[in-house]
Amino acid sequence: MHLILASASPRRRQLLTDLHLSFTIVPSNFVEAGVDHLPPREQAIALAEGKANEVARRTGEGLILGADTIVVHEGTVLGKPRDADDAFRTLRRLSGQSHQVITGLALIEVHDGQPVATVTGAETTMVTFRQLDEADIAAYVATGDPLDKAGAYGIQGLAALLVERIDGDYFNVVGLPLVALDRLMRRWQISLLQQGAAREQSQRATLT
Ligand SMILES: Cc1cn([C@H]2C[C@H](O)[C@@H](COP(=O)(O)OP(=O)(O)OP(=O)(O)O)O2)c(=O)[nH]c1=O
Repeated sequence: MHLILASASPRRRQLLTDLHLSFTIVPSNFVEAGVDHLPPREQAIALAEGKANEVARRTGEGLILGADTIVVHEGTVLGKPRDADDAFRTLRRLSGQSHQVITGLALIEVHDGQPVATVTGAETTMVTFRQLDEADIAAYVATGDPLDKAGAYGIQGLAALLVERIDGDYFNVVGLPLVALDRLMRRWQISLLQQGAAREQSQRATLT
């Protein structure tokens, strides 16, 4: 079954590429709204499902993957910052504190243009920031890196220097929990490890 990533996130694309998986990217036009009444984990799942659903409606065949990453501090969901000032405030709030990063996942199988099976899940990682001084926050915000990221940071870049400790799946923080995804794939008897390994071998064979 062909995998379709319903995401414009370059991080998610890179993670699947690094696993040597074959997939197509179809960014979702889903408008992220109307989930504030739900608990954080349910918000992340509902948004992931909304993204996958929107792509499913315009797909004939395939397995569609939607994902949504949120940052939660003391029960408050911190999405992407509105602007640089908002990013600065978010990072000052997270300084010296622990927060949760939750990524919701949704997989929808489409056959003959109809959704025939859906599975959802979510992964949580605890991240602890060191005490940040305002000059460091200002320097990081000035790079522009926080602006398209939940919680106003990207652990895979300069913000690695903000993180003192993590408890859980690192890839979940980057935007795609790979072990949790592999577990959801079992619904279709798919092992991502075996698929990636087979494709890696055939790619190597065509090179030699
Ligand atoms: C906390 C954190 C988030 N992020 C990113 C992952 C997500 O791309 C983004 C959260 O926004 P999302 O709404 O989850 O995803 P997106 O808008 O980038 O892409 P799409 O909706 O098309 O799938 O924040 C990092 O890259 N590194 C981090 O350390």
